Amino acid sequence: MLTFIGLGLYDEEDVSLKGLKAIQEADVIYAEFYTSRLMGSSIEKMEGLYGKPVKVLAREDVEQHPKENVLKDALDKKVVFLTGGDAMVATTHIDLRLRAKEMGISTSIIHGSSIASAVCGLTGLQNYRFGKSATIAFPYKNIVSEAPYDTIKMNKQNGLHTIIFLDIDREKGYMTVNQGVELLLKVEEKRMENVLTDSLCVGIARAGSSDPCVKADRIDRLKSYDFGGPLHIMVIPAELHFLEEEALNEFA
Ligand SMILES: C[S@@+](CC[C@H](N)C(=O)[O-])C[C@H]1O[C@@H](n2cnc3c(N)ncnc32)[C@H](O)[C@@H]1O
Repeated sequence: MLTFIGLGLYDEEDVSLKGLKAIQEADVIYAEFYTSRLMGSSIEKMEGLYGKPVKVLAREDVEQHPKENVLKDALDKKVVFLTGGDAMVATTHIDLRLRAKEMGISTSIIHGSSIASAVCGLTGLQNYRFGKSATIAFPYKNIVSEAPYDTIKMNKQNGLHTIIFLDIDREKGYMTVNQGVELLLKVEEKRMENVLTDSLCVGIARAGSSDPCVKADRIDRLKSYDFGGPLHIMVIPAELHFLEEEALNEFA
């Protein structure tokens, strides 16, 4: 049996009571922290709360060799698979669930609070006004991806906001809003399509902690704004509804 459990946004206490109970009753606990991280916690703190060891998996363990770990154990044991946020939001873990189903393993999901909904709460931007999301990755061999820029352009044309996830990399660390803005403006400079000129941008840091930072301003001004520690995320809003405008004025 395999249960996907979302751990929520910031520390080990963000998991639901249902999630905690399932973890404590599990035979084996796996976790991955390459899609998201609980910045206010550590493996030691989690193990302290659960009273059991946690096996942390790398991306390749989950995506390429799950039959050697999670799926093998789930054939005859109670296995939980832990992920930051909600296990199925902006991850590819549905693939693992499908593979489990194929092997006759029963699966379920215990949901966690997600950055996708926290962004709406913290900014006042309405969830039904978001279009396709984008991810800004660290440049590979100095090549800056233009895909997020195209997504923002398409969403703006349709009057939709764009949520932009920022890369987490084993070597380069956690991308900041400042780095994300800089990369987007590089694409704007090259393409000269005025998608971002004078555009509003909202940066959010440490959602779920006791000191989240939410700042809205013209995109070029956010290049040097100090958001503090990770994780960071950003939104390029489309034209605002008056309530959204009021919320951003009051809270960002
Ligand atoms: C690929 S998404 C995974 C989302 C996760 N499954 C969830 O439901 O929250 C991870 C990205 O979302 C953003 N993020 C996640 N948690 C965050 C937090 N607490 N505060 C700010 N940004 C966060 C970061 O940009 C991070 O790289």
